[in-house]
Amino acid sequence: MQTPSDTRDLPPVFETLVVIGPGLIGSSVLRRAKEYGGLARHVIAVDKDPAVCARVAELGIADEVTDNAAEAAARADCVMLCVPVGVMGPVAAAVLPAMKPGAILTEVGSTKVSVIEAISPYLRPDVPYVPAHPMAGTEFSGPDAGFATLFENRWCLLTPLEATPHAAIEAVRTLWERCGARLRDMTPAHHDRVCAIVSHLPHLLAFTICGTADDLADETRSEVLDFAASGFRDFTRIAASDPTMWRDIFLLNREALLEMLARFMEDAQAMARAIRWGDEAYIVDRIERGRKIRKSLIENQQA
Ligand SMILES: NC(=O)C1=CN([C@@H]2O[C@H](COP(=O)(O)OP(=O)(O)OC[C@H]3O[C@@H](n4cnc5c(N)ncnc54)[C@H](O)[C@@H]3O)[C@@H](O)[C@H]2O)C=CC1
Ligand SMILES: O=C(O)C(=O)Cc1ccc(O)cc1
Repeated sequence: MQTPSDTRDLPPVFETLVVIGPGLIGSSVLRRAKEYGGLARHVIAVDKDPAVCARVAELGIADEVTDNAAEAAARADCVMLCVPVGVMGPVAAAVLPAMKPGAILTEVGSTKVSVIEAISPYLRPDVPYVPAHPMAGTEFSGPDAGFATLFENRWCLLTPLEATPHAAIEAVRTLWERCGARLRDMTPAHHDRVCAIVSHLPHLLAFTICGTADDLADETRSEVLDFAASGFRDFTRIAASDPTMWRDIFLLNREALLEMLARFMEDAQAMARAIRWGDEAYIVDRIERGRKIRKSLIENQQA
């Protein structure tokens, strides 16, 4: 495995990379390209928001910044969509007709089945599409939130389609490897179920518990604010995430998320029952499972 500094001397994966939506994820890719090299010789950032364009130009993390997605896409060897999942379809529709034959379309959306469905009507046989999802992020958004090491040692999940040419998949795989990520291929449906349990449900629970605590304001508001222990603080970090992004994720991974939520509610009910009837063994067993999961997660991250 290459160390981050190795990539500067390697021939770039792409001549021209266009990043559409240089927020947390997009600007982290831009920073990686600039600070570590090996991704692209020329990098163009595109955003519909003039304030984002101005900030990206000020930060100096792209060679060019524009609000004209089609014009930038026409010069790209790879277009990476880093916009909220709810607008992946319309943005793909705007850039695909302009792209050069053989150029690659990729995206970083947190849901896969619905994003692939939204993009598919606009696909061209001569423009390979490689869906990807870096499993890395924070509760912050926008171009100031990104950093070059965001993807270091984190998973990036690829969900290629049957028709996706091998060379295009390998180019996108290499790009993410050079961002420091570990790669895994899976089907879009499997991706959505995995992410529903490890990412989308935890966010749903965090938003909900903060709301529940806030609804109890009369009784507990001072305690929430003054005495919040680290467990509650951990929930508030996740609950600080971007509303547009998470609305889109919840609605576009509806089926898998509702299935995981139903399973969670059954398990929470079982815990409630154990507490009601004083079933010590059940309670201890559940807590021990949690501790084991935490231990193996930490060990895997260190591996
Ligand atoms: N935030 C996270 O932790 C992670 C997010 N993702 C996915 O990455 C994508 C981007 O997320 P973030 O970087 O967090 O979002 P962000 O909010 O930081 O950045 C999104 C950018 O897209 C721009 N944008 C929105 N609509 C646009 C359009 N029609 N044309 C051009 N630009 C447009 C916005 O102005 C903004 O600058 C989402 O699909 C999200 O699901 C994937 C992994 C982690
Ligand atoms: O900040 C956190 O805890 C996250 O879980 C970040 C995150 C958000 C969305 C994704 O699709 C992947 C990672």
